[in-house]
Amino acid sequence: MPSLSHDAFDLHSADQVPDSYSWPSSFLHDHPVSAPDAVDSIPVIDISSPSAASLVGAACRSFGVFYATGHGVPSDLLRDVEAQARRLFSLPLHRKLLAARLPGFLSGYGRPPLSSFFPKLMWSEGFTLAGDPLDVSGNIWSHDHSLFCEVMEKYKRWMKRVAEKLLNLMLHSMGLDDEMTDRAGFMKEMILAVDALQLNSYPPCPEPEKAMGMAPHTDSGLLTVLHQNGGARGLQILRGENVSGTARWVAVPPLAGALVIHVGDLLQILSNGRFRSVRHRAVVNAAEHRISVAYIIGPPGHVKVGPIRRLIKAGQSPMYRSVTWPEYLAIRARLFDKAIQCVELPAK
Ligand SMILES: O=C(O)CCC(=O)C(=O)O
Ligand SMILES: [Fe+2]
Repeated sequence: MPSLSHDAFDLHSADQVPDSYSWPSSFLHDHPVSAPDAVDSIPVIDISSPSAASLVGAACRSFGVFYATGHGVPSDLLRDVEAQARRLFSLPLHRKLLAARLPGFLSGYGRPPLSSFFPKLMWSEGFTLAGDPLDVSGNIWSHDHSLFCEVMEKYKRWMKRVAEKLLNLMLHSMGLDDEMTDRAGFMKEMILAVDALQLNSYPPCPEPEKAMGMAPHTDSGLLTVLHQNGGARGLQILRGENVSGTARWVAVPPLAGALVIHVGDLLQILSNGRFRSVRHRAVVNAAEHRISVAYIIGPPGHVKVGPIRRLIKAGQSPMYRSVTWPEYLAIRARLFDKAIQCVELPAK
């Protein structure tokens, strides 16, 4: 996994975009960026409302992304998690490098984990917190880490609760009741779910038209809960990818108090293709330091994820073979955005 070396380029003090960070225009402008309109307006769903399951199901089928309100996460916790992330990213580079991600490890500071799939570097830095936040922050702050750890742990507990609620809504939207989802073994296993926080930082970029904050990708897990800071735009999703001639990037600007939910590849597999994982990217801007906090969740490593049997109609075969998350990540490490095709089964 790539990490920054000690001669790393400091994005925070750059006055131009070096060639290694300069992306071809054909890549940056592969599809038009559409102005939000009725067709592309990302659904905003109150997940505490009685109609949430059907709305969530519709959003996951047609967009692969939606805004969740009514999630119950205290607004001061959302503020605190952003403030603590910002505090960490504001440290000088040599301090952040004390927690540099080591080869073969998930946690730590460095370039986005997907950097290895692209020839150019992205205008972003990140901290991955896969286990105890102290493993990362303790290397940077010998004394001042307790508030950071407290906030990150509290936020992770809230995120797990939100993710479980969302998964339940998603499964119910596909006609599976509590008994069936338990029989599928799935919600029970999710107690042991594997999760991580990915803190992303996009420093202001002197030439944003040349740079890419986070290159297009789908998230590999079941779902991602993303919190983006108040003012700065950056996140875009690709719509109409499977319909020739109409693909376009659609902005997903921050919406006060709302969390952004992404369908991941494993949920596409579990739902037998009813839900589609969403391809997304983050662009940068010249004025603002954008921060986002992504909570990623997937099943425990030993659990095989395959299409839920009830979702396969009589006489049809499953669309995908079963894989564990680690097996799927190994396929992704080889094939990146072709990984999902690799687990597709031929139609009978
Ligand atoms: O910063 C964003 O809005 C996107 C982050 C993202 O896609 C990720 O962490 O996987
Ligand atoms: Fe992502």
